[in-house]
Amino acid sequence: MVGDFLPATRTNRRHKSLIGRRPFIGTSWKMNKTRGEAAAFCDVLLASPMARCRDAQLFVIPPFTAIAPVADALSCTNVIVGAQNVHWEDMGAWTGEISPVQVKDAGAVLVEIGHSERRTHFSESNETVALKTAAAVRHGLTALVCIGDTRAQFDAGETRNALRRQTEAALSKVEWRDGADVIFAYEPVWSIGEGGTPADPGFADDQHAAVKEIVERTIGRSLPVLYGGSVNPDNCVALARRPHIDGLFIGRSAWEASNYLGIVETVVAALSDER
Ligand SMILES: O=C(COP(=O)(O)O)[C@@H](O)CO
Repeated sequence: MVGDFLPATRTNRRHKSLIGRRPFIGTSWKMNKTRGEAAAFCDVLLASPMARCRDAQLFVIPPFTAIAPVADALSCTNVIVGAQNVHWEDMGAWTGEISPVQVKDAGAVLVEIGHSERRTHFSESNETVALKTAAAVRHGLTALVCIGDTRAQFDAGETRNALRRQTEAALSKVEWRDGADVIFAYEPVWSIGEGGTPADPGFADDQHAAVKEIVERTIGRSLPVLYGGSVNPDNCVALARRPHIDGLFIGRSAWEASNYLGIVETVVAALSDER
């Protein structure tokens, strides 16, 4: 049995629902970091008490090559590990793709679906996002579905319509049984990456409230909505404090482990002051 040779952490770690945890503070490394660089990031996390912190749900989404070593390294912490994409089929002739079975086997408990870079560069559509979200849920993975308006949609006042279409589509094929976990991330396309403009926290909060309403109307229950796009040490608290923002999904500002921990500490301290 292959499973007999896997570290206990990967075979034994049961995935509990993440819904209801708040704030989420996570990072995707996108197409960055070798396994050595990933290990160095984990070493810094492991040395910090924040890695075991229960006041926030931390997550890290490495490239596929580093999922297994990162999941193993962080298995003794409260940091969960995800994958940046997944196919909707369990296996088969899909060269270059990766299945929910495979990411789960590697130690991922969460999977990012429909990031704007995948929608833009790899023709990810609302239909494929729906198939992937349903597949992730079917396999007991938490689906982290990214939705967002383009600059043209924002300028045309079409943000709400774009978010409604993407949200309804993502939920359309999910079988809602106990433990089905879907989280959304509102990531304005105009806000992501170099040259992106961070969304005004009040504007972002309004979009989150609207997405939550759509979710409630569509499936009769609420789901968390995180914010992503040019989150940095200066705006993290203002965003995280907003009532409808359930967490932060960070790119560039969290790729250095010490910077990531800095944001986590700042947000956790600010939110605990409010309690
Ligand atoms: O793309 C994201 C945000 O990237 P930034 O570099 O923070 O703009 C989000 O999905 C996290 O990867």
